[in-house]
Amino acid sequence: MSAPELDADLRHALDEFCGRDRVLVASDYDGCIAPIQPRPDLAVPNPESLAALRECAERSHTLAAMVSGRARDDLAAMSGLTSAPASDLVLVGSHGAEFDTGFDQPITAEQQDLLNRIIDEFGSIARRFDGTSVETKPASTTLHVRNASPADATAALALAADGPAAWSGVHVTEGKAVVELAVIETSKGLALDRLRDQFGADAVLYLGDDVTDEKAFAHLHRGTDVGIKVGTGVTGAQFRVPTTDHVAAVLAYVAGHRN
Ligand SMILES: O=P(O)(O)OC[C@H]1O[C@H](O[C@H]2O[C@H](CO)[C@@H](O)[C@H](O)[C@H]2O)[C@H](O)[C@@H](O)[C@@H]1O
Repeated sequence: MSAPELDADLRHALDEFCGRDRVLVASDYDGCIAPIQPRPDLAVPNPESLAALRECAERSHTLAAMVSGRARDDLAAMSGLTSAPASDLVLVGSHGAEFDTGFDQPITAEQQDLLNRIIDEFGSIARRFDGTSVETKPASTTLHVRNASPADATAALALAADGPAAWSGVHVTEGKAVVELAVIETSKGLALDRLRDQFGADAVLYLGDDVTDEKAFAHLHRGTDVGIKVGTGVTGAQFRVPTTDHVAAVLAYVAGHRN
């Protein structure tokens, strides 16, 4: 299949972006690099997006990053990418909180206890509703309802909202057919700020499809940065593309226009 066309105004913004001295090219994983699937373990990456992201990292003065809600180890396993300190390809997990150096603040015993209690509660909710499941991560846990009936999905999410989501010390992130509860505060926006500062990037490009990506779009600088929302939904991003194939096209365009 031929690569999808990008709108002229997006191509113009990408041309300006590619002309900057030092740039950060960052993308979300699920719904961007990998099409959404019924289960997290089925979400394999689009090989064209992966290849293009790798090519971006090989360009001079170009840092490439994947910033995901997944646990960083899971992100590495699913994407097949690795990143090491000083590499020009960086993986950030746990909605922007988990770098190759781990979490900035180790999870305390109290937070671990809280997380265990949330996981237990999610487990008992999931046992009540067919098609729901629980994903555990180092600092959070996700209740998945994608494979439940609409009525069961609504009921399971309501129990989560009235139960552990309302507990003290719990941070709630809503996503595509999921609710995620964390025991630390996370922000993809702060992760982008950190990568921008460390690399000394003059401009940042970010692709995202979900609610959690809005924190990243909110940290972009008007005029120099490029925010691209993938798919439908309210967004603060300047640009929108319809599919994950367009993500591959955007990344390939950048790789092809950077020296
Ligand atoms: O920040 P992301 O890389 O987009 O990660 C967000 C969440 O993605 C995963 O869940 C989503 O993708 C699944 C696979 O396509 C899908 O089944 C699920 O309904 C989606 O919400 C992942 O499982 C979560 O841990 C991430 O937080």
